[in-house]
Order: sequence, then C-alpha cells, then structure tokens
Amino acid sequence: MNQRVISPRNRGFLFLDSHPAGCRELVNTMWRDIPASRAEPAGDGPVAVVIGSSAGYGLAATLAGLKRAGIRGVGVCFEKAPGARRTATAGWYRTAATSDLARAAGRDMVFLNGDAFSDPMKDQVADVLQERFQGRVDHLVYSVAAPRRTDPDTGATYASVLKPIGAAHRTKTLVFDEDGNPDVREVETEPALGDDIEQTVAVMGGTDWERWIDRLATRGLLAEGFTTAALSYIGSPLTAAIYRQGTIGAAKAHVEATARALDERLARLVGGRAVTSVNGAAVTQSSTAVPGIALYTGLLRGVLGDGLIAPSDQLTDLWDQLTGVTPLVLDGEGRVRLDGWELADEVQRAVAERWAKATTDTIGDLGDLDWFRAEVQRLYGFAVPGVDYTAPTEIDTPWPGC
Ligand SMILES: NC(=O)c1ccc[n+]([C@@H]2O[C@H](COP(=O)([O-])OP(=O)(O)OC[C@H]3O[C@@H](n4cnc5c(N)ncnc54)[C@H](O)[C@@H]3O)[C@@H](O)[C@H]2O)c1
Repeated sequence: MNQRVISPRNRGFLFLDSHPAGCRELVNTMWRDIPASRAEPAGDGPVAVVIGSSAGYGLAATLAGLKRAGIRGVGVCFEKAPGARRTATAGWYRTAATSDLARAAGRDMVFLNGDAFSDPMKDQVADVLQERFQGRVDHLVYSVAAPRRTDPDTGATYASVLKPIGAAHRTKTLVFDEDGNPDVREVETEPALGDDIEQTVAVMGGTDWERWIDRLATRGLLAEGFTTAALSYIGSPLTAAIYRQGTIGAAKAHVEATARALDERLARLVGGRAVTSVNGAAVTQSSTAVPGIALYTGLLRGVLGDGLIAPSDQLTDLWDQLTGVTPLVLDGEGRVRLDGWELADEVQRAVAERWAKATTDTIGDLGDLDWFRAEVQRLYGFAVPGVDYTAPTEIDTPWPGC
C-alpha cells in the first residue's frame, strides 16, 4: 500500500505525476461513451494487436476495439512503473483500468510494456498470439508517437524533430504562465538541417509498422483477410509549415507510402488490407509538443464546441470499417479519412479568422481555453469530474496480469 494525495505539478504541458484514480475514471468515461457492438461477435471476437495502446488514439483504438468490435488480443505501450518519489506514468494507470474493463466484458486482452521498436517485443507479441490466441491475428492498429527509435538491425538511434523544411517558420503559439493565464506569443522554428528529415522519418515513418507486419507474417500468424491501419494526420493550412510540410509531415508521407506497398503485399499474401487512418486534431502528450498546435486546437474547439469529434468516436468508425460492419472508404491515396469535420472549409475559415485575431487579450473569447487546459490536465488524470482530489489514492498499481 502506498497511498498519497497527489496534486498537479507541471512544467508547461508536462506534469511530473499522474493521478491513478483520475486516469481510471477517465478511461471508464471513455468506455461508457463508446457504443457497444450492434451484434455481439459470435464466440471469441477478432484477435487484434494495438501498438501504442495506453494514450491518445491508441487508447481510443483499444477501448473502441474492445467494446465496439469485440476484440481480444494484445496491447503494447511504453510506460513507467510507480517509483519511490514519483507516481507511474498516466498510461500505466490507464492500462490497468483498460485491462479491468476488458476482463469485466469477457475479452482476453494482454498488455505488454516495453519498446515496440525492438525485435524482442515483436517476438513476445508473436509468442502470445501463438500460445494464447490460436496462432492468429486479424487486425493490427499502429499508433505510436515517440521521440526516438533504435534500429534493431544497426543499433543506430534516431531522433525525431518538429521542424519546417526549407525555411525558418514563425508561428503564433499558446502557452500558460504558472498561474494558468494564457499567453499568445510568436515563436520561430529553425528549418531542418543535415539529416533531420531522415532521422524523423526513421522514427515516425512506416518502417517499424512494416517490421511488425513482416515479423508476424514470417511467424505465419496473419489470418486470412488480415487488416492493418496506421494513424496519420494532415491538419490545417495554419499548421502546415510545421506539420504536414515539415519533418513530421515527411514521416507521415512515408507512413502513407508504406501503407500502399503493404496493401499490395497483404492482398497477395492473405487477401488483406493496409491503410492509414487520417484522424483529426486531439489534445495528446505528443500533439501539445508541436509549436502552434495548442493555439490551433484551442481555437478549433472554440469554433466547433461539442462538434469536435473525440478520438474514441473516430476509432469506433475505424473499427467498423476494419471489421466490415461498414465498407472501407478510402480517399484517392488509400487513406481512411476521419478528419472531415476538422478540415471542412467553413471550419477552417472560421479558425483562420480567429487565428488572425488571436492575442493574449483576445484568446479567452476566441478559443475554448477552459476546455483546452482541462484536456491537458486530464492527460495526467487531473480535472476529471467525479474524482476527489483531496483523498489519498493508491499509487502502487500493479501492471495487469502481474
Ligand atoms: N494527437 C493528434 O492530434 C493526432 C491526430 C491525428 C493522428 N495522430 C496520430 O496518432 C498516433 C498516436 O499519436 P497520439 O497523439 O495518440 O500519441 P500519444 O503520445 O498520446 O500516445 C503515444 C503512444 O505510443 C506509446 N509509445 C511511445 N513510444 C513507444 C515505444 N517505443 N514502444 C511502445 N509504445 C510506445 C505510448 O506508450 C502511447 O501509448 C500518431 O501516429 C499521431 O501522428 C495524432
């Protein structure tokens, strides 16, 4: 037993601790909001692997997969255990809560904590599929966002950067001071230099996704009709210089090219499909690191209010398409588009107008900052309705299955 009262301590958008009870309640709320499958899958549901299962879109994929598509299988993520002075990372507690929900729903879901980029993790997942899931996998969702990747073949470690390509880029950005007051300022980001683009593609491009498929194919685990999706983002012209036209955009283009090549291979191999799923903007630990994205997302919510579609709703749609409940609808480049609500012309026009007017004085009226601030806190289990933050909470939650 190691119970403590945990208060938020943060540097910018990064919090030192996370709140176990808040993380659990957040997962429970997401679960309640996901529509159950229309028809309960007969017998055991499809076997799925979700890479990046503890946060953001991967967590949404796991929860929507379990509840909507009736999946069982394996979730992989990279989280830190509780320590002597710090709590575990939020994803650790979210995974414990997700595992409990899966068990209560009668879904056999195994969670593995470690480096998805490594070969031993791929072998471990293959072993679990072999031993526990009759040697087959029907779906794989790839939703990793990471700053670094070590290539198992060469041992070289690559680092991903968020930089424009060609020229420096000045953008408005949103930060909060220590008292939580908003500050709209300009930041300049220097352009990619040297091998910045190659390094970012090596981390966030499609290479590791393909390696997962190769590994599972070599082990003979891909079921007939296997489908796989990797997450991607296009986003607004307002963020294009730093995102889609920047180093991370080069990585996303690589993921999308990988999908097209994998799609051909899988069609031949098992009558399967590979797609990218282009999702809308969401407040996640990774997205808040992108210059300008906090301002953009706060304004987007100011324009859309509740019309901003939550990741779990988007992933419910994706699962329906991956499992054939609804037809797989692809754009001209082989991508499932779940970002139409964000990129609609009238929405982008309204966000651009607000962006032009945004200053420290006006941002409170133009964007939904209460929502944005709360979303950032919720990434760590704070600001979750219904949680008593004055009560001690147990921080030594074991990893599921341990
Ligand atoms: N956040 C957005 O606005 C947005 C929009 C569209 C698409 N996407 C895409 O969704 C994907 C996921 O992004 P996110 O924002 O949900 O990220 P996130 O930071 O919320 O989650 C990242 C996940 O990856 C896991 N992870 C990181 N490194 C790992 C490693 N080495 N091994 C195993 N797991 C590891 C983490 O544990 C976590 O589960 C990315 O491809 C991103 O581009 C994000």
